[in-house]
Amino acid sequence: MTGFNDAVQALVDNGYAVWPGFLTPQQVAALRADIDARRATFHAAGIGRQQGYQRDDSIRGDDVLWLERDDVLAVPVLDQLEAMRQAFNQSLFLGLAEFEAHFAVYPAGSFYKRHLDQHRNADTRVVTFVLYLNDADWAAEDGGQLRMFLHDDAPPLDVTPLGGTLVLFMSDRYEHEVLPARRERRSMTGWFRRAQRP
Ligand SMILES: O=C(O)CCC(=O)C(=O)O
Ligand SMILES: [Fe+2]
Repeated sequence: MTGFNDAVQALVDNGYAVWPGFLTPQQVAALRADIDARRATFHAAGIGRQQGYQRDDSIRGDDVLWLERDDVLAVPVLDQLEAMRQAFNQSLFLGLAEFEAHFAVYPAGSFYKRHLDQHRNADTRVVTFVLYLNDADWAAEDGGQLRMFLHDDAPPLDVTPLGGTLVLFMSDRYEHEVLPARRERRSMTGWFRRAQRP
């Protein structure tokens, strides 16, 4: 995977794309430092929406911080993602109006059970992106792989959360899970969305 065109083509052909080296090691280090500096402001991620929203460690154990436009360190990355949103719209006519993103930290021992990213009755999430912010020496024994259930009759695809790797997939298409991490696991996750229907 070498650039936007390959990522867009992979999304068209397969509904997902894995792009190692999307971020430089310097960008990864800067974002990780930003996470560490703001770690105290993260809160436990929940499941469900609005009244149904609840914390459940048996389903997901990560802590998240939603990003704002003025999160300065994240801006170059958000700009790259914004360019990608425009490329997807031109090639796929997806009508992506905006995106939202949060940092996530999975403490050692935590995981996120198999799920689909679209909330029932709220199908504005179209494309999911996950950007890993771990060290480049993350090993198989460290766990924390993103397991994607691509086809019923094939083994799932496990993606190692190596720093700088970007994963994209159609939010309504692939169930996935985060396997238990044995080290603290950091990432930025987000969704390109279509406009809310009135
Ligand atoms: O961090 C990952 O690999 C995936 C996270 C995820 O599935 C989510 O936040 O919905
Ligand atoms: Fe997910």
